[in-house]
Amino acid sequence: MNDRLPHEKGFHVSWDQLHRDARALAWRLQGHGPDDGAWRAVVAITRGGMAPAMIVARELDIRTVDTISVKSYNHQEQAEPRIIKTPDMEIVGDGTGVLIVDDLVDTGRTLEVVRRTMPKAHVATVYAKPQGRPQVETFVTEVSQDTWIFFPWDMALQYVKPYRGDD
Ligand SMILES: O=P(O)(O)OC[C@H]1O[C@H](OP(=O)(O)OP(=O)(O)O)[C@H](O)[C@@H]1O
Ligand code: HPA
Ligand SMILES: [Mg+2]
Repeated sequence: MNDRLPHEKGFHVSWDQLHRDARALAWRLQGHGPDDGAWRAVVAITRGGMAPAMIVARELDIRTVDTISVKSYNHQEQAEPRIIKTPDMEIVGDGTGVLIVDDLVDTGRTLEVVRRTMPKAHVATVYAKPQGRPQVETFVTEVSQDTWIFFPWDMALQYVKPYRGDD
């Protein structure tokens, strides 16, 4: 455990909420690409950025989608971020007209590493915590640093006991 833990609050995001928030992100990005306002390509930061990137690419009609793989957390413990797979650099170039999409920015360390590979790209996340905010150009919802965001792919529906029960 590191000193950011334990997180005092949990923010639980359903698929429906994620879909709406990723669409809101696309809405904010629409028409803000360089030159004619269009974006050339989307690069998703795996794995969490893949679902939001798919939704953004669909809304903005972007057909070129690539990935960059960064490993930085083991469960809730953070280690040094490492790029373990780069996008096709012939396509992304210096990042001009490219949207880098991730589910959230927390400390900003993942994006710091990713940005170096595509310095002119536009970075967008669905959620942002204050420490990482300077690394992001566009986001939808900010949560406090001591909030842990739970994504739908890490959760399941389950029975909840009524407030007033037998035991
Ligand atoms: O701003 P930071 O403090 O660097 O943290 C944010 C990153 O951490 C999570 O990914 P993770 O490395 O856990 O991998 P995953 O996307 O495969 O779940 C999240 O999806 C972001 O990519
Ligand atoms: O709040 C979070 N939720 C899920 N994954 C994360 N990776 C860094 N911060 C978080
Ligand atoms: Mg991630």
